[in-house]
Amino acid sequence: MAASESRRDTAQPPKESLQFPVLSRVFLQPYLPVSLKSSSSPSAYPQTTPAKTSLPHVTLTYATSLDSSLSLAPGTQTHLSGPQSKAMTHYLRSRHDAILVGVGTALADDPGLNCRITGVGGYGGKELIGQPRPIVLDPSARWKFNAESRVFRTARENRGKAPWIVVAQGNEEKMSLEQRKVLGSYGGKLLSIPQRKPEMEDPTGEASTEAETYAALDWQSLLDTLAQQDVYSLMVEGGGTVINDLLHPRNAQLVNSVIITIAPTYLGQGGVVVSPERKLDSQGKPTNAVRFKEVKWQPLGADVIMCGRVEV
Ligand SMILES: NC(=O)C1=CN([C@@H]2O[C@H](COP(=O)(O)OP(=O)(O)OC[C@H]3O[C@@H](n4cnc5c(N)ncnc54)[C@H](OP(=O)(O)O)[C@@H]3O)[C@@H](O)[C@H]2O)C=CC1
Ligand SMILES: Nc1nc(O)c(N)c(N[C@@H]2O[C@H](COP(=O)(O)O)[C@@H](O)[C@H]2O)n1
Repeated sequence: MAASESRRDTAQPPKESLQFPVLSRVFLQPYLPVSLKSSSSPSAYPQTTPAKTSLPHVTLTYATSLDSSLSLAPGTQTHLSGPQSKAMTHYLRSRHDAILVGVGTALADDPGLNCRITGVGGYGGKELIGQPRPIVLDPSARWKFNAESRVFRTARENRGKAPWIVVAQGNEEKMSLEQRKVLGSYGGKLLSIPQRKPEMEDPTGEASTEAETYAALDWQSLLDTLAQQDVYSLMVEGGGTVINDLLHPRNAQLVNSVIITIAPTYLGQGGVVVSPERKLDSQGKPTNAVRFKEVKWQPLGADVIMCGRVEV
């Protein structure tokens, strides 16, 4: 544990602390990773099951408009969740070992990526118990973070963990020495994993599209690597490129559950849209990209939450 991840217990939760009442949590339970009480964590914020042989439980969770937009435009942040669903998202963060965003989100939002629910570490609780590990998917190491980036300020204030940054193998040196120092000094780290080879078997038989211009990493390798690092549950928050790739027919079976906040608004054209690539049936005819089963709809304030599992 690095010095900055150590030991200050924040007796008084800060004013930005959020509440998500125990009764409101019930509908989420079947969709959450299995909990295992760890001796060091209070029962309200259990760690997840260390099943060494399996991949982490992956929960995909984001907020969307009625026209499937995450934000008004690339590179900008848009607040879609109402206060209750925002608190729910923070509760979900406390129930996962790690939360993942793409570099596009890190650049657009400068997010804190911590959990601000009263009672977790940094918000009235001990140490960093209940705080997830932020993970930024940045294959080409183009996030020019420094110690003033919000996730590092949050770590400095003992209100969250320092990030792990995932780059494609061979791109490690693209991160400056200065940045690597910052990362290490806050207790973060650089993970490198292989780039997805174009010839990697694709169960859909589809070739990569032109839209896939990023250095696509293989989700299976990423999840394997995270499991080896004791990450047993991963909450994927976005943004659009990450979600569309994770919901791509070749990856969607890696998603254990989805918890999606739907806000009562149209953002209009030009937003960052969730719309994964279509599947082709055996005749080559387009069919639904993804369908969900075991679906539950729960109103929360002005929003509605859709929980479900991917139908494989
Ligand atoms: N409403 C909500 O709940 C949320 C909204 N957002 C919003 O979404 C927007 C950001 O979305 P977007 O611009 O699409 O950016 P993303 O956060 O999805 O990041 C995209 C980048 O991540 C890297 N990446 C994505 N998938 C992979 C993969 N499989 N393998 C390797 N690298 C990958 C690529 O980096 P490279 O190009 O360097 O290869 C890619 O360009 C922002 O406006 C943000 O505010 C974000 C999260 C949640
Ligand atoms: N659940 C949800 N609702 C919205 O309306 C959002 N815009 C987001 N965005 C995600 O939350 C991150 C911001 O987190 P911090 O408050 O800075 O910790 C942002 O980066 C998106 O991942 N989510």
